[in-house]
Amino acid sequence: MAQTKSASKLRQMLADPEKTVICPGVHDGLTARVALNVGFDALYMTGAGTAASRLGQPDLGLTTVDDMATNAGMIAGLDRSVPVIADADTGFGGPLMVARTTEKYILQGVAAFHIEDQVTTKRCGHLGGKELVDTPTFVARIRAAASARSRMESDIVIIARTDALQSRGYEEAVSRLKAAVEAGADVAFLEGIQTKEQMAQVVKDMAPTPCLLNMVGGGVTPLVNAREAKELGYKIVLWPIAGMTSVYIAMREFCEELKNTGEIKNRYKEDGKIDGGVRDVFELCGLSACVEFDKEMGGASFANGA
Ligand SMILES: C[C@](O)(C(=O)O)[C@H](CC(=O)O)C(=O)O
Repeated sequence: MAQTKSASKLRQMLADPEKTVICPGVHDGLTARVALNVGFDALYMTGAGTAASRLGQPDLGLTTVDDMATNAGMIAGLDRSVPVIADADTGFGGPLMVARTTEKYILQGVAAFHIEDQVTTKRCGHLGGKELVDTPTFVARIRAAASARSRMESDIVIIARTDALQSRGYEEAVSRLKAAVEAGADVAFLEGIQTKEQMAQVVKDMAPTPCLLNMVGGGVTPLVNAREAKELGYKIVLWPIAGMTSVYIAMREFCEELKNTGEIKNRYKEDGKIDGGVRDVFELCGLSACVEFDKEMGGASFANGA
């Protein structure tokens, strides 16, 4: 199965002692195409970015399982050779619902997903006032995900995320992660790490379970580069929202220039062409490959060019 291939590929990377998988956050087809074009071992589908781009809403648990799974599947389908790690928030309900979520993510060809211990009306891990479910409820979510995985004969990677650090402290957060691993999680994700000491400690405390590091610009976690993350022993590093904020900044610049001057002069070259023009974007999204495919299949849609 295609979904099994991408999960096994990610598993191989996790097993490689030399490797730390650096994942840019992507939230739609275009941002995914850019990241694929630059070339990464894996991509991360951000829930915050999915909420912002698909719903125009903040990361407050407003996306449904279908918003998230469909987005993840579309992204995973762009290049099946590059594993996609996807946000699955709280799993969207009790054990039955978490099992359905897991099945949907598996069917969408996602390589890995994370499930957390916030209440269903969750919020971004870097906001204040997060509320948690108790440990047995969190463990039941992970157990349900692991059970659905074996029922589906899948090897999708289950990442347990705890948001307990903010309100319960480090010890409880680590004990929640350990209980989640016991219930079938493959990777540990301590959300909202506040110091470099905690960053180093959790890798040691969770060993041999691989750990994931979440680099949120403007969040509560100190930012480290790929080399430092690797030296600390992290196996996966997410940069979830840098893509979304890049789009935000570029879009705002364009809108402000158009509003203020009535044109977008900055982008035009002398010959009237534009950097990042429409054809470049179509090409990024596979224009030539589409034309070629049509021709090879005996179609004539582009016989007169495109
Ligand atoms: C990783 C995360 O779950 C995401 O949705 O990308 C978010 C990122 C964010 O909202 O800053 C999180 O860390 O909660």
